[in-house]
Amino acid sequence: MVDSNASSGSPEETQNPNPDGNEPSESDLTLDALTRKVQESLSLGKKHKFWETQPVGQFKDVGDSNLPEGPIEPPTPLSEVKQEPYNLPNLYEWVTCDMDSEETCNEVYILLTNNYVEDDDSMFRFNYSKEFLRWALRPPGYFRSWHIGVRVKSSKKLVAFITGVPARIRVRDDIVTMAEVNFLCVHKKLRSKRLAPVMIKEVTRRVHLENMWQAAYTAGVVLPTPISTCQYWHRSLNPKKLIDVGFSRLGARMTMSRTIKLYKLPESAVTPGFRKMELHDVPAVTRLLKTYLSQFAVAPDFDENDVEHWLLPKEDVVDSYLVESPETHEITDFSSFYTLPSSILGNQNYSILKAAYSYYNVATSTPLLQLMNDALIMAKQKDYDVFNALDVMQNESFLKELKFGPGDGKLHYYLYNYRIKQALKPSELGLVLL
Ligand SMILES: CCCCCCCCCCCCCC(=O)SCCNC(=O)CCNC(=O)[C@H](O)C(C)(C)COP(=O)(O)OP(=O)(O)OC[C@H]1O[C@@H](n2cnc3c(N)ncnc32)[C@H](O)[C@@H]1OP(=O)(O)O
Repeated sequence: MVDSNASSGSPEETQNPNPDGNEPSESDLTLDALTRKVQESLSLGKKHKFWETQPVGQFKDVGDSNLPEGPIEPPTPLSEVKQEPYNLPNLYEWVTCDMDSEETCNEVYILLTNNYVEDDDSMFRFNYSKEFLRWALRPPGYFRSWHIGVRVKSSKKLVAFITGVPARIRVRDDIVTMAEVNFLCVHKKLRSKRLAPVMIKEVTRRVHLENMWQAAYTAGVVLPTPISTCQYWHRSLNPKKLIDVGFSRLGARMTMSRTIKLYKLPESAVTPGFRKMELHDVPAVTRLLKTYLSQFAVAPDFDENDVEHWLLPKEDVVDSYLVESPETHEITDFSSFYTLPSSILGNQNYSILKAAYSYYNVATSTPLLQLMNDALIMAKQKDYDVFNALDVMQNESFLKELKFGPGDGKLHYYLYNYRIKQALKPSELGLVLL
């Protein structure tokens, strides 16, 4: 059974719905697992030799209300930013990965497919597609120099990777240009050799060279110090497969046919005017999102270019739908999800779990519950096996009712060089990282 603390929100973190009634029930494992982790990190005095040296909230400062919100360190003059890359062990060399190159993109894809985030039981591993990686890594204003690889000098084999992309993130009233750091990966054979801190320092250096001094990232592991801790919820679309591959369990007193019936959805969306987003919708969607995201403590500051990049539908990468009022033609509601399959490890019958991840949703006229149900219907229509959502934004309001079940892993959100006085509730977060 799946039980883990994978990163970046894998479905792999799940203990899926437990439908012994009509509603999935809360998993106790969740709290236990979290308590264990926090104890490991705090009470048992786990040292973070690297993170203790970084400008991030430190555990010892938690609850210290004298420390101000905002940047922890001021920017250094650009002339003082180290000009040369950090030293790597002698056998390895830095490379900048050109994601436009089919060959490089393929190498990155293979490294991640074989070595990226897994659940604790090694049943599932994220399988980001090449198209997804290109999308995730080339938003407006991206820097190729922030797509960093490590190769073995002799063979040129790619063995580690880390990336940043620029983003404007609003933290309360401040809009901060930051790096969103993601896809940190070290080949399984090179683990625990302190390569990750060097990679993080190198991406930091390259971000500094662009005169940016803050970053946002998520991880399944507890590090100093989360600004918020969220939970993944999972909505079965193909319960039989999910049970067959060990993603979820048949609930007590449930038969397979009752379970299939429980998760059945209508064939097509029910909201009048519900349709796929198109290019000409970008201005209206941007307005809708701007207004909606302004209520959260931390959220992206999207302009039209960002919306076109991040939210215009791209097959098997990102899906976006909206509601256009049949009478006024006004765009009143919006819903989106991205596609992140996982490899199913060591199963005779299945090799891929097709998962949709809730992205940004705005409901102003249609009830959010109905809008999300239509999103589930679209995902089912497109043959996804599961629909995942974090408890961020207003998601809590529909999760239980739409038969999502809580996963048993957590996703921690972090800011680098930006202090938040008090941890945020997931519902105060308006940010979804990939
Ligand atoms: C201004 C700009 C700033 C830009 C930078 C902002 C910060 C960005 C931060 C990165 C955001 C990434 C967001 C994502 O991509 S989250 C996804 C992370 N990737 C995976 O989980 C894939 C599978 N795992 C691996 O590839 C390796 O286990 C990794 C590479 C994760 C660690 O390699 P390894 O297992 O061989 O360990 P080590 O001996 O080299 O190093 C051990 C040190 O590394 C710290 N560690 C372990 N995992 C993480 C983690 N997920 N975030 C940050 N730090 C992490 C750990 O606490 C310890 O430090 P300390 O506890 O002793 O202090």
